[in-house]
Amino acid sequence: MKAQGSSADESMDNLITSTDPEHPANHICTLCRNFYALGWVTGTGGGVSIRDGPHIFIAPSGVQKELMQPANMFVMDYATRAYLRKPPILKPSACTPLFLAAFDRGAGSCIHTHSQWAVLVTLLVEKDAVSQGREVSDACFEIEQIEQIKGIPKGRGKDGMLGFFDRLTVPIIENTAHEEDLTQSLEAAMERYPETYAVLVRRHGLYVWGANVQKAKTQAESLDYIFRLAVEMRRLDLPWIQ
Ligand SMILES: CSC[C@@H](O)[C@@H](O)C(=O)COP(=O)(O)O
Ligand SMILES: [Zn+2]
Repeated sequence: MKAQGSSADESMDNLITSTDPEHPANHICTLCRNFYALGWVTGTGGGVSIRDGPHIFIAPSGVQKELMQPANMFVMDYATRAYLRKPPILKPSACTPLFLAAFDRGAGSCIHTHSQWAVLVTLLVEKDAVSQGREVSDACFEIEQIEQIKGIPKGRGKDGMLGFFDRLTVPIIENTAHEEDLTQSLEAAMERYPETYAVLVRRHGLYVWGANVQKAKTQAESLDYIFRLAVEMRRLDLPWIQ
């Protein structure tokens, strides 16, 4: 993707210019390249946002996320929600209000994946709810006694990680025609499940967040591992709950 964002926003290019690979503008590009290889951000879907003190770094909407350059990044002032830097032509990610919902709850980064494992898990939970006559909209993904559960924190406001014998619960919300319309139900799930750091979107993907980008990333990895395992377990007729 061609780097844009010089002329009109040149004065704010200092916000996205750094030789530090961990600078959010550089880091988002590297993460999205890696996430593309995992099938998390294919076909322009998915993304990642990072909060750095007063600033939120946001990718553009509808672009090939694996080809983004730091100059393509939007920078928002978190306190006022005003854009300090807007690359020309591009629009900010439609996921922005969902990322902000995570930042409003103390997150330092939020990742959105379109992983097929996440989507398949929501389809299996939907199938279970329908076959058992339960409300699909109330269903959660639940699993226990899998070592990788220990890669998921106990919950917001709690120290430490889940244990091997703890049950991992990930709420699932309904998909909507437009990404931004998910905001209300994502926030409702965050309130209903105050301990969760992740919400699945039925037939769509996953939102996962953490205190910083490293925590958001390792949780995304742990969850994707667990979702993939869960799909394979179902194929082998193995139960998720002991
Ligand atoms: C394949 S289009 C997917 C989008 O509608 C949306 O679900 C998404 O995840 C990315 O939105 P975007 O505005 O491009 O950042
Ligand atoms: Zn999406």
